[in-house]
Amino acid sequence: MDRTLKNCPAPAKLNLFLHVTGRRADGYHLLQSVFQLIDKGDVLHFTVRDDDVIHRSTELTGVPAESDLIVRAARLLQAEAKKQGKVAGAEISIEKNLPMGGGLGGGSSDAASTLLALNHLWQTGLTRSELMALGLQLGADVPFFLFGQNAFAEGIGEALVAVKTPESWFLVIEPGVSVPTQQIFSSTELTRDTKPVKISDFSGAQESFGKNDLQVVAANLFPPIADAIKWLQQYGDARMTGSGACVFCPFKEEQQVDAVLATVPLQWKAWKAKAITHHPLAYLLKS
Ligand SMILES: C[C@@](CO)(OP(=O)(O)O)[C@H](O)COP(=O)(O)OP(=O)(O)OC[C@H]1O[C@@H](n2ccc(N)nc2=O)[C@H](O)[C@@H]1O
Ligand SMILES: Nc1ncnc2c1ncn2[C@@H]1O[C@H](COP(=O)(O)OP(=O)(O)O)[C@@H](O)[C@H]1O
Repeated sequence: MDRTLKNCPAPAKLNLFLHVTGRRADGYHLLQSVFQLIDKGDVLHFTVRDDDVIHRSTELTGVPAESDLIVRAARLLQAEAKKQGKVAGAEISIEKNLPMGGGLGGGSSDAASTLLALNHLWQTGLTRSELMALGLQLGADVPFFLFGQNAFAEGIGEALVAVKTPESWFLVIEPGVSVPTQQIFSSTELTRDTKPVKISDFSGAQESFGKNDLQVVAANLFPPIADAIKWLQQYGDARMTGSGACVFCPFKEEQQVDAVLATVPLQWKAWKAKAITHHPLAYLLKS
């Protein structure tokens, strides 16, 4: 039985497009989006404890341990372990690389990797769909990271179908602001009536598809986002991911990204990432 899992990746996602098609009675929005995994993310380390303490050994500025999605994910799974009569505790450390409130799904991905890693270490044996149901209690983005591959998402983001996406490289700009997702969804400026599309519309598109309905709202509220989009649009179809703040542009070749990366104004942090097809921890659920 493994007692440690070191260097667990928690990859980021990009929303290749994001349409808001309606609103549920509880205020959550109905979306259509394609979620793309990329080879950049946070890294988590887990060690099983002999007691039932869940301890986060890394400080995360602005995120107290009890509200950290990692700790909350561990507690949800711990409750399942307890039902099985198990003593489940863990020491967890984090290398936080993704910006918070960046639209890259960092916190959600951390939570998903925690569920995958601890389900393995504690031998709780939950299936993928059971973990996805637990994850949805933490956030609308979490089920996607447990799904394990690029997906066309509907509902509030939890109804997922695997989809093939182009083999792209991305240039990502961090505009230096943190966007509260709830503020964007609750804006009176947000349009909520984009006409629903079919998966085949996306799969059949030769060029960039759709738009991000949250972009206009976020860019108006946070001018650095508008500036980054405007700059990156010189090179292609630049758009915002999720509720922002990060902005990305796809390229076919790595050399093209490198050339543009070298010219990004110094005011922004920018990096390249490659599209990946599967979640790097997906193997933990195969056996
Ligand atoms: C916008 C997206 C697109 O992938 O990503 P991010 O920008 O957060 O990465 C997601 O829908 C965000 O998912 P997630 O960040 O997990 O959201 P949650 O914690 O569940 O919700 C935060 C707040 O956003 C609003 N919300 C979220 C999802 C949704 N489909 N409709 C909503 O209205 C709700 O007001 C909620 O209070
Ligand atoms: N492990 C975590 N990593 C990042 N943010 C977290 C984490 N746990 C809780 N949060 C909270 O979730 C918010 C959204 O973070 P994040 O998931 O990184 O952004 P986004 O939803 O825009 O992709 C943060 O501002 C922070 O308050």
